[in-house]
Amino acid sequence: MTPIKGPGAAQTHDGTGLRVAIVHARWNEKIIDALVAGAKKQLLAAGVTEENITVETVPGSYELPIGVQRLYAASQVQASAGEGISASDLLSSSTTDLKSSPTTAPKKAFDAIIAIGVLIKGSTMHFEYIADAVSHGLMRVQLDSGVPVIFGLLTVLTEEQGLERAGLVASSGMHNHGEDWGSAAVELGVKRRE
Ligand SMILES: O=Nc1c(NC[C@H](O)[C@H](O)[C@H](O)CO)[nH]c(=O)[nH]c1=O
Repeated sequence: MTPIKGPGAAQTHDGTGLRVAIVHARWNEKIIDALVAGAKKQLLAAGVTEENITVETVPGSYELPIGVQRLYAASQVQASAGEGISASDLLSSSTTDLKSSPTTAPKKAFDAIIAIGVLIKGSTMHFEYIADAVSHGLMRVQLDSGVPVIFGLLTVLTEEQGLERAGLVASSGMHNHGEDWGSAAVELGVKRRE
């Protein structure tokens, strides 16, 4: 029986000319790395060029909202100044510890930003508080700023669940959810321009 749950029929959108950022936490990096790779794969497949993809990191998922907010604001400032975005421009204050690849990005504000984190339930309520804060925080950033922020926060009860959703457990039949997020970023980025 065909499963009901799922992202629905894939849509194709032309990502040529889009500028997309991926902001990811550094906790649970084996799963994070696979999710980021899946998102990037879809961006490139849709025509987003390598130089139009900026990858930033923050310490953990709790820092995703501030990391996304600061990165987008920096890209707007740089776009209005007509300058590329250099690593020094993207480096943050101590609060968010943004680290960026030492490349100069093109003169354009981001069309979409993918926030990626992996929260794995422990024996305390920490998981719940971070999940709640981050989901509300990312929603607020996107509505306040107008830039689509793709929700790439895995909130899993076990490491196995996280590995499965990063496409790292073939026997599970589960795909890499990062690919869905890459496709969503292209769709929202294109629709934002229309
Ligand atoms: O605790 N578990 C996790 C976690 N904690 C750190 C938190 O996000 C933040 O960086 C610190 O509290 C400092 O502000 N961050 C994650 O991304 N995944 C987890 O599973």
